[in-house]
Amino acid sequence: MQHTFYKYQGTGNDFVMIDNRQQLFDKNNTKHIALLCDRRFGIGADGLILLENHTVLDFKMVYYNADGNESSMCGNGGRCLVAFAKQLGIIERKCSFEAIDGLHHATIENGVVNLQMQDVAKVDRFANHVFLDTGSPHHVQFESKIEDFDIKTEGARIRYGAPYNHTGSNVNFVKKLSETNFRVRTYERGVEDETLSCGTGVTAVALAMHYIGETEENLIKLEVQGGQLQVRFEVQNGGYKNVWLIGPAKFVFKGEWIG
Ligand SMILES: N[C@@H](CCC[C@H](N)C(=O)O)C(=O)O
Repeated sequence: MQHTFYKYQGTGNDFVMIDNRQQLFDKNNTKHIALLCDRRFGIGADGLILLENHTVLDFKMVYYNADGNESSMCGNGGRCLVAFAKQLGIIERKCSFEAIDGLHHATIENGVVNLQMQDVAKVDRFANHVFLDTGSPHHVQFESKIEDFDIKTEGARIRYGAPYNHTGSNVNFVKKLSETNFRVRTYERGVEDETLSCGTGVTAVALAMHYIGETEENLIKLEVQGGQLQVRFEVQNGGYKNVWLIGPAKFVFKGEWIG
């Protein structure tokens, strides 16, 4: 049987997208999902996303990491899914969808997707890092030598170490460039390597930098390996609301696999 897939990327965070409105995709075959994401034996991607029907909203997002396991929210994947829904003719310029972390609103114009992320009620500040959940768990710490830093080795050490252990956390290394601009490199759980961009990661960095007083701005530019993203937000009772992740989402190619 032939199956159609679409490949998308958002600032270099890349995804296999599948229209699963007919429920034909085998969601429990972890090895098969990992194979489709494999860069040598498969299509190659940081994750795989299913677009499914929703009873009241425009669609539903189901996200798997490259290791084949369903995981928590993917911000760049959500942005790409909005572009995919537009390509499929499901939406035009505005939409609402459900993901594992709840309801999301989004707009798309000229290939740029504005995606509303969950409110963040709690930010934990430690001596050398900040931890918060922006739909996915994120450890944020400064790294002055960010360009030469071994993200994979150090990211894995933190991700697998205490207090995260088996459950893990994504790990973001940050360098402040100015009051409004921060450089970010992210080690992603479930990819178990550095990715070129992480949407929930840059959201976490923007909020963390505001929380610890590194910036008083509420529109932050994040420079990642694959381009630039923006995050804007409002402060609410020591937490954050109206959090938006903004950036490009691009269709790369379409293909078929036999299975
Ligand atoms: N690339 C994503 C994050 C995907 C989830 C993450 N790997 C996890 O399992 O926590 C993003 O853009 O947010």
